Amino acid sequence: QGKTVVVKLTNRRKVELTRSLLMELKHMRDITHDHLTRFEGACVEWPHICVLTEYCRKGSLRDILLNDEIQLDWMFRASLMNDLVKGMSFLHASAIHSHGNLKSSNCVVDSRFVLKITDYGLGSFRSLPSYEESERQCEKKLWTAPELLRCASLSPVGTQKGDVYSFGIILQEIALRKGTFYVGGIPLSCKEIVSKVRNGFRPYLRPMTDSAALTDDLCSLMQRCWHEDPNERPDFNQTKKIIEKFNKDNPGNLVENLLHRMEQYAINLEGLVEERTAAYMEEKRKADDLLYQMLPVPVVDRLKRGDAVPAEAFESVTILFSDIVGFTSLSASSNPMQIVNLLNDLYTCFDAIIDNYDVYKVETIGDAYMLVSGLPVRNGIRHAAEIARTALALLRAVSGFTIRHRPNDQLKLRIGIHTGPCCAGVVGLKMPRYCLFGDTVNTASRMESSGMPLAIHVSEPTKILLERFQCFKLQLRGEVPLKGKGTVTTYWLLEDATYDEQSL
Ligand SMILES: Nc1nc2c(ncn2[C@@H]2O[C@H](COP(=O)(O)OP(=O)(O)OP(=O)(O)O)[C@@H](O)[C@H]2O)c(=O)[nH]1
Ligand SMILES: [Mg+2]
Repeated sequence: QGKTVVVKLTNRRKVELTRSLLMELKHMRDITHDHLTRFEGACVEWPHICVLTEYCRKGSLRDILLNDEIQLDWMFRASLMNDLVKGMSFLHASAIHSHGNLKSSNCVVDSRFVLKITDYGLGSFRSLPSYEESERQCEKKLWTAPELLRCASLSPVGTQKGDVYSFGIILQEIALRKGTFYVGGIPLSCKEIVSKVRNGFRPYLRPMTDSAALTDDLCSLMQRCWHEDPNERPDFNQTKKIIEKFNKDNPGNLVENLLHRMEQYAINLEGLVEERTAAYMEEKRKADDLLYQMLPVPVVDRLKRGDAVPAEAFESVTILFSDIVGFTSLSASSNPMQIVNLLNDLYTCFDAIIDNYDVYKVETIGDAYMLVSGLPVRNGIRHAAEIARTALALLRAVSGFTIRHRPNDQLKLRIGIHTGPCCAGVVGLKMPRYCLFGDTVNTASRMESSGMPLAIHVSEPTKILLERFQCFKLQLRGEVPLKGKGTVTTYWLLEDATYDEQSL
């Protein structure tokens, strides 16, 4: 029928379909009340012995009270108490007579925020009690009245006065929201509480009522409900009148009452949305940070706007390749962890350096490091100088760099630089990368491989640009055969006259 129901299983292996059970099932079927969950059916065949009841969307009263995210104003709490007494008063007047297991987890809240009592009736379906006195078992007995705790063979449906005691315990739960049987910070386990309540020595152990959050009326009602003498406890008809007084400020009209509950719920939602939004923004910031590390900032911004990032041609950029000389033989004589640590130390150091220049790290492949300047944002002819200065800074850093597992060895970096046109764009959808294409990339790489350890090998086009800055000292290397290029004239970059060691 498309109805969602709660299926409550039992540990009983047999339920006898006696005449009295059939009568009880009939009573159960006939119960319709705003504050009692509807009985939907039962199954008596082992191993599926169970009771089916109406499902209430918002969970149990216990869950709601313990959920800090849900705010409940006093009016709302008073209306929950009101629902509870109305349901109990009806149940006690009905053929079911008493509940026997009234507790906050057996009060459920439906999607309109109406409280309904559940797991009532059908004592012969209830799980057989455990006589074990574990903490978990005792937690379930925090609502049980002392005279019932002392009773050896307890009827599963309990007594009416016992239900009133349980109601008193729930009242404190609703009013203080500090859990069940809150004793005001005294460290007592459930087992200790149950044993003290059961032995009934004076002063009787009861939940704390000494709180500014509790009105005198409410305090005295709770205390009467959990009175040691069952005869002193009020019945639900009397209780109903008192609780109705608490609700005198509540809109009596059903629609208004519902609206108030909805409004409370909306306020809760607003709070939740705000909180969740803040958490979401934080996550988004982390994701953005990651993205900005993987792709150039202008590219990320375009991608986020949903714009395409078409491949773009750049007339002139400068590309740097660096490589650790002898890395292969170093790797062969070190363990993988030492190599990872070495590269991590080195690139952390390099990454900190390049932050000072207008350069973009395209990628690192093993021991090779590739940088570019002049894209994705053009910078005139400054790219040559930016890369030259970065190269000098990298060499300086390497001369002071110690290999953790080879403190006496000197790392030898070989750097090659070339300037020329190039294309750049994002390739790949799954792991998008900003890639450079064109002959300039190959030539820059060849400049590196044909260079020398601890030297910066510069091509003619780069040298011509660098000369315009009039501060770089270059030295002719001579004619060098470059694979696929024939013979080219190349230079060593020696220093930057504007570099001031003191200022660093
Ligand atoms: N959301 C929702 N939760 C429910 C409903 N009925 C029961 N529950 C929850 O399901 C969980 C298990 O229920 P039960 O097996 O009855 O356990 P219990 O109520 O803690 O203890 P007993 O009734 O004594 O067996 C409890 O947390 C209930 O609050 C319902 O209609 N809706
Ligand atoms: Mg239950």
